[in-house]
Amino acid sequence: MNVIGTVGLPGSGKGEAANVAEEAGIPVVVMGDVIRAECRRRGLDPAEHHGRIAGALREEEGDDAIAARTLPLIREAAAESDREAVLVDGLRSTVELERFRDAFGDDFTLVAVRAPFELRAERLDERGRDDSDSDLEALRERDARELELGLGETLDRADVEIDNTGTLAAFRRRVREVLGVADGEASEESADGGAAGDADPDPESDTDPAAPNAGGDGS
Ligand SMILES: Nc1ncnc2c1ncn2[C@@H]1O[C@H](COP(=O)(O)OP(=O)(O)OP(=O)(O)O)[C@@H](O)[C@H]1O
Repeated sequence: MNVIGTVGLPGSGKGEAANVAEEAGIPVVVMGDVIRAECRRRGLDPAEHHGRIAGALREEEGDDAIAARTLPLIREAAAESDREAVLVDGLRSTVELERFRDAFGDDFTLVAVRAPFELRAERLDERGRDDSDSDLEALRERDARELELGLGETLDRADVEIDNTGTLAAFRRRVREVLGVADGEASEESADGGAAGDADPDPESDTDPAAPNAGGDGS
């Protein structure tokens, strides 16, 4: 089994990478779901208490608490799937990285997803999932919180780099390449529905992330 973990600052494209995996039938385990489940177990609204409960879990069970709780979910997902790979969305710290490396050895690959602040701010503004998506100050604070947890060092220790400064279609292609998914295979299930519908109908038209409108295709 290959376990592919992603790490990236808010809005860098981790969710999109997970979408690409799902469309290819690769199971996705979202580390944040562990925290959301714990919020519900404690009778708290995850939307409000996510950060506090993540901190509480680390204090109560150790810095690798969330990774430790994610391990059985990864094994379950792998057991239920006939695919060779599982994608794990959202490592935050080197402690988590070490926990996964201990558990999976060379079968664990860490993928860094990178995009500069301005581009992430612009994309999150467009995503508009909640109020904080359009709030520059909130993004700065989120960046700072995650960097304080060790996300910067985790990014630097990745095995594979994905630069997400080009178009969405180019990013999705690069993710498929990293996942080892053949191009035709990826969007069969989604049949141009959902996020896959954003893929450029002409796959050759935007392969160059340095194209003049790179990253600005949403505006
Ligand atoms: N190359 C791209 N071009 C245009 N839009 C993009 C690109 N990559 C990602 N996006 C969009 O940017 C937004 C943020 O990406 P995504 O949700 O994947 O980030 P994330 O890393 O999961 O963020 P968070 O940690 O906040 O959930 C999404 O709406 C996504 O569709």
